[in-house]
Amino acid sequence: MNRFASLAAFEAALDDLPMPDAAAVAAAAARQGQLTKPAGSLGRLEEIALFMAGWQGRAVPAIDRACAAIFAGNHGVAARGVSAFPPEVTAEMVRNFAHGGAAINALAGAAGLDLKVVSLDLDHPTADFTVAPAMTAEELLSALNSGAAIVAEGMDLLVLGEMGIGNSTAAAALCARSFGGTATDWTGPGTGLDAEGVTRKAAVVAAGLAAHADAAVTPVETLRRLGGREIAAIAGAVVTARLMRVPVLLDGFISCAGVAPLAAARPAITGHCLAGHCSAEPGHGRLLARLGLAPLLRLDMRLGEGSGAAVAAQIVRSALAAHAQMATFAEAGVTAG
Ligand SMILES: Cc1cc2ncn([C@H]3O[C@H](COP(=O)(O)O)[C@@H](O)[C@H]3O)c2cc1C
Ligand SMILES: O=C(O)c1cccnc1
Repeated sequence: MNRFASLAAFEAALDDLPMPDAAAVAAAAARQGQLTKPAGSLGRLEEIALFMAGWQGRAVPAIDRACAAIFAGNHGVAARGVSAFPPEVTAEMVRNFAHGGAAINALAGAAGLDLKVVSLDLDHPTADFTVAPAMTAEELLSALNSGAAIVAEGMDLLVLGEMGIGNSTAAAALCARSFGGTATDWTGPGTGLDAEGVTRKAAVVAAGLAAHADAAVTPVETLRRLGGREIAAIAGAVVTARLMRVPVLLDGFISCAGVAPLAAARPAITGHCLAGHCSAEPGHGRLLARLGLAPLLRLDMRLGEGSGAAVAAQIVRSALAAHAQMATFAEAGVTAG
């Protein structure tokens, strides 16, 4: 069953976003105030506990069912030499995910996340967005629904990631279209282009922006024209998670770029999202600022695959462990300040 019957239904969902459970947040805040530590001394761990309480709707949130969903797609624009790697690496890495050999296999395992890899029509790359919209309306709707389908009732945390050679080019175009600025502002080395390569890539991004300059700037049109299947799936998963009150951990520049067209129209969409980390890709810091998200980690990672978010999931687990397991002043017989 498709969650979104039409692209209009997807956009309409953005107009009616659920908010966190205020009573659960208040109860969690009251508990934080009684735990045996100076008020505020666990810093952002305390904020994370309240955030999780609000979206899980309980004073003592927990992570029993956590999933990392990695979406894979291929990009027509990759034929323009915008990546340091060839497009066949997307499918090769999907095989590597299946055999357990990728970074995300190790990092999801370390963080106690179930890993789901979703390949989206890898044999049919999107159209090159410098000459045509990347996707038809049907292709976009299908990708959005593929993202929606991985969100399950009762998930305690959802980590989102992507794999798709060339997708940092699509991400740069989505950011510029959504938030303004030049192609150069949003374009970086991706898998490892040299300075000359980044200049060529920025020219491709600029050509894409010019080709679609007259189109309406709506979440759906921006994703359809400049996005990719895996990026749209992330957008579909983020909106569905919100409807089901599942908290989301976003990864790097590319997975956050999937949210950019939504946030440009409805800034509140990031309310149930945490930014796992700030990637070394230069546009990511600027993008996080536009999304209103402060990253949990800065580890100079620039991989994608959900890898930074998977590491950050361990921080979320730590926040919830302290929140749930610490004694109160009364329980421990410690004098409150
Ligand atoms: C072996 C390998 C594994 C990866 N895992 C994630 N990416 C990352 O690199 C790609 C984006 O960079 P660009 O736009 O420069 O192609 C995406 O697939 C992203 O997930 C990888 C890239 C490679 C080569
Ligand atoms: O920030 C990311 O997610 C990223 C950066 C470079 C290449 N792939 C992914």
